[in-house]
Amino acid sequence: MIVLGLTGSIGMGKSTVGAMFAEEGVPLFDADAVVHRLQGPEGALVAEVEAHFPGTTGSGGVNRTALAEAVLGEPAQLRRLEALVHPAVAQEKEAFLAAHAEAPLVVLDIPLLFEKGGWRSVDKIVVVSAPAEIQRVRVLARPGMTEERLDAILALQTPDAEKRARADFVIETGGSFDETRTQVRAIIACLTRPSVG
Ligand SMILES: CC(C)(COP(=O)(O)OP(=O)(O)OC[C@H]1O[C@@H](n2cnc3c(N)ncnc32)[C@H](O)[C@@H]1O)[C@@H](O)C(=O)NCCC(=O)NCCS
Ligand SMILES: Nc1ncnc2c1ncn2[C@@H]1O[C@H](COP(=O)(O)OP(=O)(O)OP(=O)(O)O)[C@@H](O)[C@H]1O
Repeated sequence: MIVLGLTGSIGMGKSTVGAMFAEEGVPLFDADAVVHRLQGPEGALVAEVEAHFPGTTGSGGVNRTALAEAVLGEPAQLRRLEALVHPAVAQEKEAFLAAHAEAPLVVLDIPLLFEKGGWRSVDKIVVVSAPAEIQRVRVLARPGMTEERLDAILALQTPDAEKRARADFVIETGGSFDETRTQVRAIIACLTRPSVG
């Protein structure tokens, strides 16, 4: 099995590209979706988040806007949150890999692949990328997003140029969805082609 790590900075198109791999039949592990589930209604992390960050949860689970306010720009608080969340995500990732042990190729969509050392345990890395102006426009269109919040998040993330330099494959998402899908298909073909000889 080839384990392909999928990453990229905020708004570069990870989720969109991950969905395209899944549509092509490649098993997809979505770390963000796992975090959402664990922080959602009845989620396994809600009680612990409330204990560490009082007032950030309610009947719908974690209020992510409130939690973001508590941790963004507060490095010690963010570390506490990561210490709660990341071990739970790692456990789900191992279960996913075990469940798909027979697959020729799987994709792990991990936003913090470079930041947190996950790059060491994947076979190949694909980075999604687009020009910085396009990234900003996309992210600022999201409800509740501000310039300050975007800059706080970007400051936590490995710069796009470094991500690109460390990638085995770069998918440019600044063009059309069809152009993105063509790049996804080319990577799958490259990684699953029967070796010659
Ligand atoms: C801070 C939280 C509450 C903000 O939630 P919200 O829904 O508003 O934003 P979202 O999750 O879509 O994240 C927005 C951007 O911030 C990035 N980001 C999130 N957490 C982190 C982090 N710990 N370090 C750097 N970037 C981060 C995401 O990759 C994304 O690009 C949430 O991201 C969270 O609980 N983060 C801690 C868990 C974590 O590290 N998740 C990311 C990888 S699994
Ligand atoms: N060619 C393209 N390929 C991918 N995404 C595109 C393209 N054109 C426009 N977009 C848009 O760019 C946005 C990318 O958002 P997406 O949620 O996929 O990014 P992300 O990297 O997962 O973000 P985050 O780090 O915040 O989780 C989406 O709104 C998508 O519709």
